[in-house]
Order: sequence, then C-alpha cells, then structure tokens
Amino acid sequence: MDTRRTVTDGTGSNPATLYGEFTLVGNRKVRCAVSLTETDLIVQRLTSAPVERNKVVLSLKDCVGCRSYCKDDTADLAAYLVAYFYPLKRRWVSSVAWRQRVEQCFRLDALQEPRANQEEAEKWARAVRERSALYQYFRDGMLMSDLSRPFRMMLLVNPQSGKGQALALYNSYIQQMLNETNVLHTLIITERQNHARELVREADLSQWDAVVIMSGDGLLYEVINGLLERPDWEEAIRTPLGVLPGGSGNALAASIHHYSGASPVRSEELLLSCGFLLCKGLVSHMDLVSIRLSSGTRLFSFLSLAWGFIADVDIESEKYRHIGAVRFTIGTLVRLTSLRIYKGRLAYLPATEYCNKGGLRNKMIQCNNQASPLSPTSLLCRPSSDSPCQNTFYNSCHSNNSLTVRRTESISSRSTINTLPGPPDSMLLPLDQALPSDWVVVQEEDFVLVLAMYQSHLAEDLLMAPEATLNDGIIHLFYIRAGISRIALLRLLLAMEKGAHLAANCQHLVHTKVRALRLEPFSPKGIITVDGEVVEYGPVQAEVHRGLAKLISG
Ligand SMILES: Nc1ncnc2c1ncn2[C@@H]1O[C@H](COP(=O)(O)OP(=O)(O)OP(=O)(O)O)[C@@H](O)[C@H]1O
Repeated sequence: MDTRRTVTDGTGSNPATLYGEFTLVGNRKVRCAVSLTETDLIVQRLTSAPVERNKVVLSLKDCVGCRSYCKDDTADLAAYLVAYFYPLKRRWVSSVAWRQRVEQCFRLDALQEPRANQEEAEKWARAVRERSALYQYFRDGMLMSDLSRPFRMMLLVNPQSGKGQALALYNSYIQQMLNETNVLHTLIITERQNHARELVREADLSQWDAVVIMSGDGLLYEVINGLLERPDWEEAIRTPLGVLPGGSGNALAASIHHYSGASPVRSEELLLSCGFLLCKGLVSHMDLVSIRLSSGTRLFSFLSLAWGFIADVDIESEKYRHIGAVRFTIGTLVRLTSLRIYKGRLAYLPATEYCNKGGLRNKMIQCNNQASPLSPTSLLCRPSSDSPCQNTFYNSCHSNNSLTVRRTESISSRSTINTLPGPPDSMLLPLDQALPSDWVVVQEEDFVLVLAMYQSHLAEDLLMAPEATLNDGIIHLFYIRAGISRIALLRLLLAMEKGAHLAANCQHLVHTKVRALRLEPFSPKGIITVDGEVVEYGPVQAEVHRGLAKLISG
C-alpha cells in the first residue's frame, strides 16, 4: 500500500494526504482506490468503466465519525475501516435538501500481518476524524473531537412530548448517530413534569460534557431553569446544552437548523439535521432572557414571552398534542373565529444607542455573533447628561413608522432588583416603580397579541424573527394592534411560515428590537407563556442576558 502517492482531487489543487487500495466489505472482488485530501474522502472503483460513474466524493464536513476494527475470526487477517457521513441530498423532484446517512466501509488486507493491517486502518480512521474536526471551528468551551476520552452526554428524553414518539425516534436515528460519533451517552427518560429540572439541579455536572434534551421546548426550559437555580449557577450554565426535536413545536431545533443556512425541513428531516449538528459538536453562546413576575418569581427563557392570540392558541391547543404540529393550525382557526382584544400597557428599552451633541442617532448596537458575552451593563442605552435627545419625543426603530411613542418621565437613579439566583438584571426596576426615562411606552393599549422572541422560529413552520441569531443580545418585540380584520390576521399568520409577514406592510403589525420590556395586562384573567409554558398571569418584565448559556449548534 503506497500512502505517499501524489493524487489530487481532479483539479490539482487539493493533494491527497493518504492513498490506499482496499476492497469493499460487501463484495471483496470490487477494489477501490481511496484517497483522503484535506477536504474530501474520494472513493473510486477500479473497473474498466468510465471513471466519473465510479467515483464518489464525500465531503469531510459531512462526516460525523470514522473507526477501524478487526473481526473475531482469527482466519481473517484483514482490518476494516468504516466512515459515517450525513450529506445534504436533494430528491430530484424537490428543491429541498436534507441529510441522509451514507456509510463507507472498506477491507484492508494488503499486509500479511493482521496487526499491520489494523495499524494501517487505525491510521486512516484517525486521519479522517482529524480532518473532519478541522471543519469545526471552536469558539469557547469544548469540542467533542478535542477530548482524548469519549464525550459524555446526559440525554433526557420526554416520552410524552409531541405525538409521543420521542423514544421511538431516538431508537431509529439518534442512538446510531451518537455511537458513530463515539459519544458515550446516558439515556434518561423523564417521568413527569419538573423531573428534568430536579435532575440537573442536583446532578454532579463534572460527570457530563453536555446535557441534551430530546423533546419539545418545554424540557429545555426546565433544564435551563434547573441549572440557574443551583448555588453554582455561574459554572452550571456554562454546561453545553443540546436539543433534538421530539415535541410538537420544536422552535429552538428549527432555529438552529435555520442558523445553519440549510433550507427549511420538518419532522424526521429536522431531527437528522439537529442530530448531525449535535454530532459535529460546535458550541456557541446563546442569549437568555430573565423574566420577572409580579409575585417576585424569576425565570429564565431562551425562546419567547407571549400574551394574547399566540399564547392562547398555544395553550388552548394543548389538548390536541397527540396530533403534533397540526394542533397549532386547529387552535389558530378556533381562536380566529372568536378574536379577542387584550388590554394592557407595553413599554420597552430600545436596542439603540444615543449620540451626543449631533442629535439622536437611532443606531442599532452591533450584533456580533462571535463576540464573547457582553456584560448587561455594556448594552445599556443611556442618554448622556448633555444629550439633546433627552426628554424628546421620537420614533424608535419600528418596521411600522406610523407608530407614535412617548418618552416616560425621567427618574434620577436606576436601582436594580438583584436578590434572586442567576446574573443580576441591570435594566429592570421593581414592577411598582416608574420606568426609567430611556424607556418607550407604546401609546396603544388594545392589542391582539404581544410577542417577544429571541430565536428565529416560534415553531417548526413559523419563522417569526428571520433576523434573530443565537447570541445577538436582542429581543425581537412584535405586537399587533386591535382593529386588524380576521382575514388580514390570517394572511399575516400564513406569511409567518416563510417569515414574509414583516414585508406584508401591515399597519397593525409592529416589530421593534429591544433589550428589555415591561407588560402590564389590565384584565384580571388571561394567559402569559414563557417558552410555551404558562406562567403566573399579571405584570411581567424581561431583560436579555447576552450569551449567558452555551448551545451545541451549527
Ligand atoms: N414523562 C412525562 N409525562 C408527562 N409530562 C412530562 C414527562 N416528562 C416531561 N414532561 C413535561 O411535559 C411538558 C411538555 O414537554 P415538551 O415541551 O418537551 O413537549 P411538547 O409540549 O410536546 O413540545 P413543544 O414544547 O415543542 O410544543 C414539559 O413541561 C415537561 O415538564
């Protein structure tokens, strides 16, 4: 076997680092020339047929694992090499591509010594793994392939989530993928509500390199809040988290897939995509939002805060959970027929900077996706004392400029409310205190919905905030003012599937980017949800904490 032979990828620009001739495992009569370049594994069958028809080029960026092994049979001197790929494939009638599993398995028998064949196979396996890992650039924390020992994962599966198929999906796809990647995972099947929360609150986190949920968004909400309830929350919340879609909404899973740049997919295709991203093991920071309720309770949210139409649909359609994502369509139609108006006061701290003597500069704070987490105070938008902007009326950065907003009374000092676990909130005042002067109060008090989003998707097929990214320190605040017709609302909801609602030029829809918000519903009863879970109804405040958590994503 000549491993020094110079072979290129056909363009001459990508020389092979390893070259060998092996047989196929299924058919020993078929010999293959295999070359490993910096970017690809190229397999060419050595037959008399034209070359292109017999050549397969597999990109190493699609490879999740590679290993060598020998058979127990002492008469077999050969060693074996197997590599696992999940390339994006397009069905010829469809423009949508999704990941499909490809396994390449070779038999190495060129040498007389079984040990020599084994060493050669392991050399190849190591080289494939190393080059696959080069495609993962590492920001902060741990990369699976960086460890000298196998990666250890706690995998929490909610058997009741969605259509109740999470466990079956784990058995069909995920178990195999994790084994191919050489991830040691401990499967924990959650037994009841708050089981996951209690588990992570008590767990010895030094035993785990990541905590992954296979469920809907509700289970991740439990995990995040469990971690932040620990006395060592600062360390605990740096545990890389992962998400595999098994629920009915799967908003974070759909968002991660969206951020990876791939075309939209659903159900099992989304699961394969998220499984692939999990196996590649790239860790990014993720924003969390601190939520304060009127009772003093504090929660952490990674997805959304909702009041009005969307919260009602989410909770009222719970009874149709067994039919999966269709429950939202049914819930939407039911709620549309008896459209409600929700009365309340909404205020927010815009994600803007103020300039000094040059007047008001309504400039967005830079959203650098790769930056390390900024301290909350560095994101504050405070007018300087000599700023001519102070106490003026202005339009904030709305997609709907017809909206009039008014500045609130200035208050001299900004005290904070930092008595609970987790990082302090520096933008929020107690709910019974007046808002600081740099907050904006929305003049309308009649809404159809209010929705704060920090990820792109609200469900697998709802691209609510197309601009959102994992770690930009921005809350996308949407509200729809009362007066919208049912048909206009339905059109907006349909446009949300592809994220086209913002371009629909609807006068009732407002979108603005904020750092913090306060919502005070007037009616005594109602539904407020955080990440799709019902929370205590009443006045509520929220503040974003940029990059507080870590998520294995693309
Ligand atoms: N074994 C179980 N039986 C009943 N409920 C459970 C169990 N395990 C976890 N739960 C609870 O089920 C709730 C809903 O789960 P989850 O959000 O993961 O699924 P879902 O609601 O179907 O999906 P989505 O949030 O995407 O709509 C969670 O709040 C969790 O506490």
